[in-house]
Amino acid sequence: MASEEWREEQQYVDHVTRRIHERVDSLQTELGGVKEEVVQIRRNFWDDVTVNVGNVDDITETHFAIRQQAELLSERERRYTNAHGVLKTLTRLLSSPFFGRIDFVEQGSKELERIYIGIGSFRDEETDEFLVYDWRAPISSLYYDHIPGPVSFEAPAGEISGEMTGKRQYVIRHGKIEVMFDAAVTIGDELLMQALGRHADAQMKSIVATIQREQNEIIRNDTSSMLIVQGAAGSGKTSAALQRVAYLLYKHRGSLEANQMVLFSPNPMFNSYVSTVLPELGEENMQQTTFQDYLQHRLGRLFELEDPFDHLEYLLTQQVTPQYETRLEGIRFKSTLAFSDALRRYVDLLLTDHMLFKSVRFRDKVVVSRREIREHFYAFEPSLKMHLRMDQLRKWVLERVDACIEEELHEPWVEDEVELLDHDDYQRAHNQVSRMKSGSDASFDDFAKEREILSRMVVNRRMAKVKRAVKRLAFVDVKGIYRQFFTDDAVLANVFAEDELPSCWREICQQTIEGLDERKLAYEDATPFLYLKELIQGMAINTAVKHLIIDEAQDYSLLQLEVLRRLFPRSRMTALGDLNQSVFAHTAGLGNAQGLVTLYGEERTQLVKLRRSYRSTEEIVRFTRGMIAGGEEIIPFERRGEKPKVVVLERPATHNERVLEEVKSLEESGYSSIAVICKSARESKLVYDQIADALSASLITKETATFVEGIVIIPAYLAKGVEFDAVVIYDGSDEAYHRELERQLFYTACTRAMHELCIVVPGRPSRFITSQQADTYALHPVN
Ligand SMILES: Nc1ncnc2c1ncn2[C@@H]1O[C@H](COP(=O)(O)OP(=O)(O)OP(=O)(O)O)[C@@H](O)[C@H]1O
Repeated sequence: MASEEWREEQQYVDHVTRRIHERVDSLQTELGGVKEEVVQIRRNFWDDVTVNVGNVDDITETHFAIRQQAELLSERERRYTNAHGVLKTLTRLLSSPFFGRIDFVEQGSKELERIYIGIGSFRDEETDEFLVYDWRAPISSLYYDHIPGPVSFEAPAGEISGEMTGKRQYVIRHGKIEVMFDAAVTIGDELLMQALGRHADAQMKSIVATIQREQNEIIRNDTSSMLIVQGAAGSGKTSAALQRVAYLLYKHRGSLEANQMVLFSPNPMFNSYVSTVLPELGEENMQQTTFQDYLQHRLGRLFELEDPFDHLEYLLTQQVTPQYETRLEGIRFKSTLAFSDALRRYVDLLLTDHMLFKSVRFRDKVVVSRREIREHFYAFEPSLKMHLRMDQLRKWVLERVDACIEEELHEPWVEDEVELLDHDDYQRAHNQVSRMKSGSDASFDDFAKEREILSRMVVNRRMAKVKRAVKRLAFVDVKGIYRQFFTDDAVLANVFAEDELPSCWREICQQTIEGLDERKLAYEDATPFLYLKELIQGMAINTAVKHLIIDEAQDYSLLQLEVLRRLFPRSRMTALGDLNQSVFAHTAGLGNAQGLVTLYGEERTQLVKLRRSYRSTEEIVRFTRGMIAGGEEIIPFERRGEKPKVVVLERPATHNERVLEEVKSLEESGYSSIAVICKSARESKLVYDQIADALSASLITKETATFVEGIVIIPAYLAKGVEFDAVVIYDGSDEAYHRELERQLFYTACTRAMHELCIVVPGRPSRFITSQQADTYALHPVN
């Protein structure tokens, strides 16, 4: 590019940074002033308020004075927080004020506008001109979506058309332009090439400067209640989702806050991996959780819950026996719509029969027996819905508990416990009696009254737990009801059509019951159980959350997505997934397009597909896409590298040595983030014990909370969603990966590599390697 132009652009950068500096200085002064004011108001809060509680007027006046003072304080605090946020963005802009520019002439105007685009807006207060536009501003979409020529974009006031006469991209560091070029395509491949050629990091990076057009569609979609993104491995689903959160926070600022958005991620380590993207963009982080956390929160007190990782570990490491086959069939069946429909029919059936309750007990006494509760339940008007019955039942049982409190007051055990109360309790009772006397002229025996108050104190305290349990409807025997679903033939005949049941249904029932009787809940039972529980007892809903982002959505069944939809009824959902990375393709909700649409309805659902894969080199993508059906649709990004290496060992005894050698050679090539990916946690631990010392590697387990840099040994299912410079597959033999459910796991493991992939094979290579064209990898037989 002509040096004159370069100089001109650098001058603009200097101009903008100078202005930003000035603004930062004045903001800092202002901030100091506001901070001082806040401190003063807090310190003098009570001095500036005249507290007077002499009569009603005084109290009202005092109340208003306090309120006024509190409002003043919170206004200053708000100002401080806002200014602080602006300061943070400006500080970020200082080093790199913008990354893109478009030249735009609006239709009907002759004036050419230069629109510079950065991670935040910056306006010159003197001229009132925007020196930099936020990447999320309506006009900035031109940068991502169009090439120079006639263009239009959606502004709040309607569509604006015009001509884009130029488009430029920059890399600016520490206020100096390092790279600059005019881009003819949507986002120049050069910049993307630079971004993708970098080394892996312990934290995910924002892609703001190189967002691709199809990703922009996801980011700016603000019309669908359910946005489903199906994308190839490394196509930028997670990246786009995080940018989308930042976009929505910007577009709806004032009405949407970061804590009203929740990210459901595959594991806690992933949470830490993505946690810096939003702050990097100047936004607060959203809430992050896992589905398992939610299950634990809801069901943890009832059962010992199997988590999805132990669940996978079982499936990947157990011998294939008839019992194993039954479990697999159970997992499949329990995630079908036929199964959840049957649960709903079951709840309808419960309105007329089969309901189970537990007696409410206090000490060794039955307060309300389960027979009585049952009779009361079935005495309701038959048309009364389940949740209304539950409301009334709760009220009735609570009345019975209250009546029991009255009866207990005079029991000898109460007397004994009153003796053990402490001084404060006696004092409280005494004060209460004094107040009663001063407010009326009633005369009563102080001592007897005090004893009554103290007795009530004792019984109420002991009864509080019972009351809490009644309030949460703990007297409904949901466990028994779920168990009955698998034991009662009369129920079975009512809820399933004959041909719906799998042939090994009896065995599935047997397995389920055995688990339940040991107070264990298998992962495949957790969501159906929760669903049933909520159909009966009502749902603990959250209306504050407005957006759910479900990452790795291929690992959710339709029922899990349905539970989330019900749990957050005011929320929209963005589900991101890749069916090819699902360990149970047959349970994945994403695989059931028809079912998915029923969640929010067709009009409110949109499906976007991402076919281009950015993470890995062209060679790795060409190799990995051969492992899966429909892989030819995946388009690699043209970043070249070495062909994946398949090292076949004739003498398996040298296995660990070879793995060590491969990792060391990758290290010598300059890669710092290297993963040895194993099939299971069990294998990872074994490998760790054998080779970690020689590599100073870390072991990643399901408990690992933060993404670790350097060399890691990790089970494939925990590597979901993350990436490494180089990957060594510990054992790529056919023995390790041959079943269909292992195909996706193998594919997931191999697609974690950005620059290099090496598969070590003791024995015969996995059929998922040999089934593809041999020219996509380099074979290294070692004897
Ligand atoms: N537009 C882009 N500009 C720069 N880098 C990008 C872009 N899109 C994706 N990437 C990079 O590609 C890699 C993969 O992205 P990401 O993890 O978001 O993909 P994904 O679809 O969620 O992957 P997977 O399903 O395999 O976990 C990341 O390193 C990301 O930074």
